[in-house]
Formats: sequence, structure tokens, C-alpha cells
Amino acid sequence: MPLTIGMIAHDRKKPELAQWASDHAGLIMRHRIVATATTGSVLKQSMPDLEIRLVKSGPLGGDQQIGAMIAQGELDALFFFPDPLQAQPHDVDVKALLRLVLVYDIPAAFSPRTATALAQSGLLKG
Ligand SMILES: O=C(CO)COP(=O)(O)O
Repeated sequence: MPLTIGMIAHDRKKPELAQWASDHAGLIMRHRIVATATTGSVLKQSMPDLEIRLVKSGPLGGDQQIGAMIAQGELDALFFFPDPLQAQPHDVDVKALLRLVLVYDIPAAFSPRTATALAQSGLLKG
């Protein structure tokens, strides 16, 4: 069964998420991907065949849109690579998204190694 998976990265982490996604293309391609706008366009560059539903860019409300999907039971997992060394103008939105991840106990990974661990958990094998 395809899952709905969120993919988001802050600017300096986008290359890491794109690399991780390409390395795990076989798993990722089985699922429905929803991404914030800029992250999604970067993913598309390395994986042109990947179908991605784009929401707004994070600073323009994309994190809140993904959060709303969580609240509505529409997101099965989240891969979010935030930048711990750079302040974000929409920090409150990022916090709100992370809070909903915890409220709804959404399987989530925030770095390449935790993403690999989550992928190896069997969750994405469908
Ligand atoms: O800012 C983001 C997450 O907080 C991501 O937004 P973009 O993918 O549009 O850069």
C-alpha cells in the first residue's frame, strides 16, 4: 500500500535530502510524496520521474500545510532535514510542525542516518 510521505529540507540540507532520496529511490518511488515547494523542485532535479505533490514553500506556509495534513490523518511519515545552524524566519511554523509530529506520533526522521534507520524499519516496504 502506498504511503503518503512528507519531504522537507532547509536550504543547506536540501542536497543531503536529495542525495538520500536518490540513494533510496527504489523505496521512495513506491509512495506518494508531498514536499514543500523548493525542496520538491530540488528533489525533482535528481529524480525527474518522481511524482511529487508540492505545497507552498516553508516560509510561505508549507510547513503549516504539512502540519494540517498530519492533523487530518493524511500523512504517514515525514523526512525533514532542518538546519540546526541557521535561524529560520518561520521558526514558529517549524516548531508547530514538529509539535504535531509528536502529538500524532508520526514516524519521522531528521537526518540522513535516522532516515536510513526509518527506511530500514520496514515501514516504507509497504
Ligand atoms: O522552509 C522549509 C521548511 O521549514 C522548506 O521550504 P522549502 O522547501 O520551500 O525551502
